[in-house]
Amino acid sequence: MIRVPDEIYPCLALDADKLQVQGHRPLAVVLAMVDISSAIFTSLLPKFPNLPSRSHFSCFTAASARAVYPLTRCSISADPRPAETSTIPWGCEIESLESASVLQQWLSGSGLPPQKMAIRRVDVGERGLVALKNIRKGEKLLFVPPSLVMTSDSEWTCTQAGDVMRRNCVPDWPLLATYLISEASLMESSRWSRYISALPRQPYSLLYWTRLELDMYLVASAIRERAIERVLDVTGTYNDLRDRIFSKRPSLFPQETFNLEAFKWSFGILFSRLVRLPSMGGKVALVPWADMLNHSSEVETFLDYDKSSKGIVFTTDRQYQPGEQVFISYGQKSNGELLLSYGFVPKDGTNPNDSVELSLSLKKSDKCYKEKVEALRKYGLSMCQRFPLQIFGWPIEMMAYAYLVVSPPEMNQRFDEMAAAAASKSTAKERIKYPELEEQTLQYILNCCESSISKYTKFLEGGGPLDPITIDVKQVNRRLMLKQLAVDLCTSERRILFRAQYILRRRLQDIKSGELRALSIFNGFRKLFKQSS
Ligand SMILES: C[S@@+](CC[C@H](N)C(=O)[O-])C[C@H]1O[C@@H](n2cnc3c(N)ncnc32)[C@H](O)[C@@H]1O
Repeated sequence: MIRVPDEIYPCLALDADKLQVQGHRPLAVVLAMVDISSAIFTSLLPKFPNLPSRSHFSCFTAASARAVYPLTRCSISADPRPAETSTIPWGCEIESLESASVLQQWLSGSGLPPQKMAIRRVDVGERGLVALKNIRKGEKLLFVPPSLVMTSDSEWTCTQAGDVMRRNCVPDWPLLATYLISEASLMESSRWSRYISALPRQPYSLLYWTRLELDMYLVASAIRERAIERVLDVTGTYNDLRDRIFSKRPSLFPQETFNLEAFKWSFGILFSRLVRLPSMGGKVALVPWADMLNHSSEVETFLDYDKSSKGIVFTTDRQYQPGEQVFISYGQKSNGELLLSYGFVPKDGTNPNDSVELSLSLKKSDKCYKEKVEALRKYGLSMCQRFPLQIFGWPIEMMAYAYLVVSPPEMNQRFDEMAAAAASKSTAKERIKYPELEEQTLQYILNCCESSISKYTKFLEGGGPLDPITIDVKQVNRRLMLKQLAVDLCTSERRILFRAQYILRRRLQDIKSGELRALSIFNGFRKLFKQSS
């Protein structure tokens, strides 16, 4: 059964979107949107505003239309530390096969049926699941029983800690993050010890980039800001849990174990491995074994609970030969989102869901600045918005926002409908269009694209911030790796901007040549009338 790919790892999709909302809010609040338990948890934390609904792409069909993103302004002090070195005492090096084979043995002895795949070192994704036999297209694989799945309902080895967390109605994500740390700290006494030992000690994700590294390498990309927000959200969530729960029960939640470093790890694991299971009512879960599958943008299949076999499965959408790595989809994510949550960037041009965020903003010098801001606010938008551009086109919301930016004072009666359309809250059946503004609007979007392109070009041509000098070999290697990821991301994002630039220039040329044609016809008529009179 193949489902809408957004529903694989969709918590990550949801989360990624929710982390966009203005200002810093603890992740606990963010995640509260994901579950029912949020309603209770909101008594603990401020309410989280609703997001605008999904957008539609205008000129070309786009598979993964996404919400319009309000720009956020974060203030976070620059972190001068050179690189993150994890002090987490559990987990393994990401490429460790030894702990993976212990995991496999434990799972087999705990109810995982015989498998057609095994964990191997792979070219894409360090460790992955590789076919041992021929696998047919349409075949169901895995069958991980619910008893081997970690959810918010899982029993705590330290039952008292679990009771305290549940009494405080902590939502699923922070609850699972705390659960993971609690079980990890109990080492061999936890039933999950084999699983936790096979989890990476330092999951790949932007959570582990320092502020300095984000500023140096992602200066051109909007993903930098999302990574900063995410770090702030994780920190905020940890601080909330510490102040409201851990500090009151230090014997159950000692600071040496339940600290920010541990939460960064556990959230890093959740961001890169948690799945939502649609057939289990959207429950979020860590699924050992299944979470050894790597992502490919070329497949569309994802994990779900299968009622007939009573296990977590996925259905292949292609055949595999023995020795081939088997992939699933983590959802229709852009390269930036994949880097943000999973720490990798697919090869340029291979991700059909790739997109880049373009910022549009009202000019303070606009004669109608106040009225326009008011109209935008009415629909939950701000004077600065980010919109996703895809290789196939851009959302109609972006066009509506740009109409508003360029519209003159005499069009003030239209500001409301433009803002509504920009927030996808238009009641009009037809898409709004203002032919008199078309040229100016396209020119404005083109200018935004070109200014964004120049930032990418500056970074890619070595004109970005300079790396501080270091002679530490580990540090040099880390920088090389991060820089390569950033170069890959920026190359793919700039490619989409180049495409948009090309389309916009063509359209503007067409408009101009249309105008010229109309003018010459008009002149022709004028001459004719002059001759005949
Ligand atoms: C759900 S885990 C998959 C198992 C993981 N490879 C492991 O060894 O534990 C997700 C992580 O796998 C890696 N990964 C998944 N798909 C990848 C891909 N297409 N390219 C590179 N790395 C990938 C990333 O490190 C990501 O954070």
